[in-house]
Parts: sequence; C-alpha cells; structure tokens
Amino acid sequence: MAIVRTKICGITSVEDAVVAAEAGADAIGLVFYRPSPRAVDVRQARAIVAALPPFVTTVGLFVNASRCEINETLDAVRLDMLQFHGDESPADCDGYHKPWYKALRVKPGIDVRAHAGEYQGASAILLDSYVAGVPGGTGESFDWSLIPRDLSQPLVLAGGLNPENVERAIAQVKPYAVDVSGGVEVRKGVKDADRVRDFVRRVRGWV
Ligand SMILES: O=C(O)c1ccccc1N[C@@H]1O[C@H](COP(=O)(O)O)[C@@H](O)[C@H]1O
Repeated sequence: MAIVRTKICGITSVEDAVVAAEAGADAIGLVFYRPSPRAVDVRQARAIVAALPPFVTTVGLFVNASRCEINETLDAVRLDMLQFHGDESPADCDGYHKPWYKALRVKPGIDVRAHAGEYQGASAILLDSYVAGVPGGTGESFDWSLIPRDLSQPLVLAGGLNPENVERAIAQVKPYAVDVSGGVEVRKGVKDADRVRDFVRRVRGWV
C-alpha cells in the first residue's frame, strides 16, 4: 500500500509547527493571504520555518497574490513549495524557481480532468471544496465521487478532512497526499495537538 503524505496547513505558531513535525507531518502550510484568520506575516513565517526540523517541507499558500508580493515573501522566508489557491492561470504559477501546485475547487459540473490538465507545470493538483465567496479553509468536504481516477498529476485531497473521515477519504480516493486545516483546530488559526497527532496516525495507518 502506498504511503500517503500529510500536510498540516494554516500553521500560525512555532508551537503548532513543532507539534505537526513531531507528529510526523510531511509538510506544513503557511497562509500568506491577509483576509484569512490563519494568515501569517513574514516575521512569523521565518520564526516558524526556523523552528522546524529537517525534512519537513514548507509550503507557502497564496491567493491571487501579485508577483511582487510572492517574490518578496520568497526573499524573506525559506519556502520549499508554493500552493496557489485562487484564480491563478498556469502562467501566473510559473517563474518562481520553486515547485508549485494548484488548488481547484470542486462542485458538480466542473470538469476536474480538463481543468487540471491546463496546469501541466504543476507538481500536483489539490482538490478542495467549492464554497461561494471563500477561496479555501472552509472546513467543508465535497463529493469525492466527482474526482477522476486518471489525473496526470499527483492528487492532494483537501476540504473538510479530519481525524474522523480521513481514513474513509483515503480508502475511496487514494490520493498522493492529504491536506488539513480546520479539522485539526481548536479554533481558526490554533491547532489542537491531539487532533493533529490523531490525524497523522490515521493517515499513516498507525491506529
Ligand atoms: O486556511 C485558510 O484560511 C485558507 C484561506 C484561503 C485559501 C485556502 C486556505 N486553506 C486551505 O484550504 C484547504 C481546506 O482547508 P480545510 O481543511 O477545509 O479547513 C486546505 O488546502 C488549506 O490549506
């Protein structure tokens, strides 16, 4: 059985980053989108990244950010990958000399395969729930039967995942990785250490 990778997104403190890393998360996500309750600035992000042990991937999440803002963030913070979670075109995502992946928000009627196929430069495609007016981090799951089996890029499953449903999600979707934010929080922007550990254990099949 393939190992499924875990990303814990929306980390806003050193403490939560260390919990995620010690739990066995493969990646942590830092939200550079000011309207989000999970947004961090570059000073917070630098402190979080500095506290991480080796081999934990740092992902910067952007929503329709300007090239200038992304480049300034990359100059200030050691980010390994970029997650584009807005309406960015394939061209908008290229040119940062970093691996990147694109989030697509799924609702009935969307042709996921065709949409994903436009992002040939992406290291992966992340599928999240569509909620009108909110780009992500909604805690809402979507109908996993809408996911095509034969995407050409690795699939990162997101949207309303939590320790209670992640094993079912993995069994049904067989993603490359899972990404969680709200499902392992005490409140928006603050992780629940026990739920983070429980989530990672379940993804790894340790329970
Ligand atoms: O976390 C946020 O606040 C956020 C804001 C804007 C875009 C994306 C955001 N988070 C990402 O949304 C998905 C699903 O989150 P959840 O588990 O349903 O809460 C995940 O990829 C987060 O990284």
